[in-house]
Amino acid sequence: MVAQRGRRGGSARQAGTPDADNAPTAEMPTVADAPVNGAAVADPVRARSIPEAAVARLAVYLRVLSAMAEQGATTVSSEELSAAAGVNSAKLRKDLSYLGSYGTRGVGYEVSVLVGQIERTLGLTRKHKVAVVGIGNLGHALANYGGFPGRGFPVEALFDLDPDLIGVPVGGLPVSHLDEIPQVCAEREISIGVIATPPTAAQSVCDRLVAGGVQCILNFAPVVLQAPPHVEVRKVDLAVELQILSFHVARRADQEASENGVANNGMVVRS
Ligand SMILES: NC(=O)c1ccc[n+]([C@@H]2O[C@H](COP(=O)([O-])OP(=O)(O)OC[C@H]3O[C@@H](n4cnc5c(N)ncnc54)[C@H](O)[C@@H]3O)[C@@H](O)[C@H]2O)c1
Repeated sequence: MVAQRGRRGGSARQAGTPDADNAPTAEMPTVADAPVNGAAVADPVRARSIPEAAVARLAVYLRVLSAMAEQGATTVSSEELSAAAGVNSAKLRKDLSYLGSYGTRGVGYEVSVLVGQIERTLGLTRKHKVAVVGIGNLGHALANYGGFPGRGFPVEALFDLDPDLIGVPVGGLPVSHLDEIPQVCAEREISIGVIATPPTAAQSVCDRLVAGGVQCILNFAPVVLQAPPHVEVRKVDLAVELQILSFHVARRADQEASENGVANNGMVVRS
């Protein structure tokens, strides 16, 4: 996913993609930091310095580990986990070292310990209530998706301005009017607001969510939002993801052409 952090007032810092493995500066634990038995190290300073790309992979490891735990696994090697997560094992070990987790030689990682460490690092030890604003095509899909509550993100409020939608249950939850966002979000202690409105409405929706006390906004609308510094804003843009895929396809084609002795301009450079 492509991330964007808006900051109201001053320069709005637009974060790059979470693939930026080198940003922010990673604070790699030294060997001396390593617990000998791979025990949990919940160090908030270290957690803050984890690159965004690694954070995204931690969420993937958590999903894989949870499935392994459900199947009765108690330990996992880095090779097994990296294969299941689709990440190379050196990168996996580096990611887990941000948690202070190094595993035990010959044994690997304790699944339950690793799950606990990742959950603490990702702030998943408590539930984050979600509100979705804009119950159109995308909003309906999000409201009806059953996978969020089990991952700690129950959808607790829906908003729109279409009179035909107000009061109508979607995914079992009635849609409330846009004007009620601040009051309902405050009452239900919503911490994450998802914006699925047309782009022209997104900033005013963002302002209402902020007034209702939400701490994080996930924005699907193709517009850059401004929010106060204490509010985390992330932007999801599937078109950008497709463009990144296109780049990788083009790069692979270039590499193959080069390996076959054909330069980018079509000239044969070697037989
Ligand atoms: N990021 C992505 O990858 C991605 C993918 C699909 C759609 N989108 C974006 O998501 C948004 C929604 O797309 P969609 O296809 O669901 O659109 P849609 O037209 O089906 O739904 C938009 C909904 O927002 C409501 N709305 C309009 N103004 C509002 C306001 N001020 N407050 C509350 N609700 C309001 C409308 O009544 C409607 O129900 C668009 O901005 C679209 O560009 C993003």
